[in-house]
Amino acid sequence: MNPTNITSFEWLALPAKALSEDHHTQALERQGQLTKPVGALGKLEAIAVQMAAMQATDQPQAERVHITVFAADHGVTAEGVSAFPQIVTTEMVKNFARGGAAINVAARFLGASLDVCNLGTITPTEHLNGVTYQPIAAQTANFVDQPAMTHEQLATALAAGRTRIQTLKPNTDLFIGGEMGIGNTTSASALLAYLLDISSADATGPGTGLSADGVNHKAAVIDKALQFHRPYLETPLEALRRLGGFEIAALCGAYIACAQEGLPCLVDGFIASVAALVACRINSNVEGWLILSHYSAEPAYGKLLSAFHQQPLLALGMRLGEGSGAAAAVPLIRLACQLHNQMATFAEAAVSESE
Ligand SMILES: Cc1cc2ncn([C@H]3O[C@H](COP(=O)(O)O)[C@@H](O)[C@H]3O)c2cc1C
Ligand SMILES: O=C(O)c1cccnc1
Repeated sequence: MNPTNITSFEWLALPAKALSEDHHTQALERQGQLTKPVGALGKLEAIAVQMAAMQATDQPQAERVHITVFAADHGVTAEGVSAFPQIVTTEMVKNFARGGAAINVAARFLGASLDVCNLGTITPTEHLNGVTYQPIAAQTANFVDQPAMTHEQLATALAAGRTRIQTLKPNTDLFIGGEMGIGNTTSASALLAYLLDISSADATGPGTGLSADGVNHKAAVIDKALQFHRPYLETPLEALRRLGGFEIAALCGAYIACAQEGLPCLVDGFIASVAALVACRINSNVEGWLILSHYSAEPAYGKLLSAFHQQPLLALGMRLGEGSGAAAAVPLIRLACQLHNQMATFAEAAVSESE
């Protein structure tokens, strides 16, 4: 196997890096020695312990955060499945370049680095500040009655995510993947219906804000697509090729690469979490490197969550994407790490322990 051959799928099967059991044990012990009743910091304790195990350190941190937003257009928008026109994908890529989107503000607030990877939008976006333009095609094919991507396009999109991770500064503490692509909740819901074997209706929601009729139409479109593809949906990878999007595949590749490279990764809302579920189905050890950030308001998020072995950190009713919900969780992770690193132990502070 040649792990550098980016047009192949073989790298997906390379093992995830093992979490450090020693640092996990040490971090748990330290949590028991800090000047608080054991468990009193609740989930903040678990986050710090998990970060210590992932970073193989006794001083976990989440100061150096990198955010990549993967953008791409979707042929399925021709079916009228979004409340917004397809051109908004390109317009938002320009907005990212100007620094005016929610994720730009969040990145500045966090002191995080941010870049955008445009994998194919109907209008080219060369020469935009902070945007890499690597078009695979102008958009995916309309997956109602044909595969969204060719095998080669899928391999290229997955590799784009992996390459982004491999070219990050080695001192990155935490990675966030965002997505932008009008119509991509339709892809995500179709993938979810297949992965969890639930009805299209149960997997579908309003996305950017469809009416009840709009949601019914969207579910019918997904149903039609699933009827067409079902005989061929033998693996999660084939489902990703047939129903996914370039940005969803790139996120999936990025998550698998984070696990292989040993980089902690904070997963955003509905679309990103579907990409993460595909990654976990391809390689089950990936989940140990992922932290779910927030409970998306997209109605099928609860069902999606049942496929993971963790709960998201926040529930803010967010439903934006771009990586914005993950960004909102970064201060909590920073706090969890600093409490772990800086609190005094009972011995240091001469505080009596429980009897
Ligand atoms: C202005 C604007 C900014 C966004 N930023 C993220 N999304 C989000 O909405 C899209 C998915 O919803 P649907 O499947 O209903 O089209 C994705 O681009 C997602 O990132 C946005 C949507 C809009 C309209
Ligand atoms: O949770 C998300 O990622 C989401 C939900 C609706 C629309 N866009 C993004």
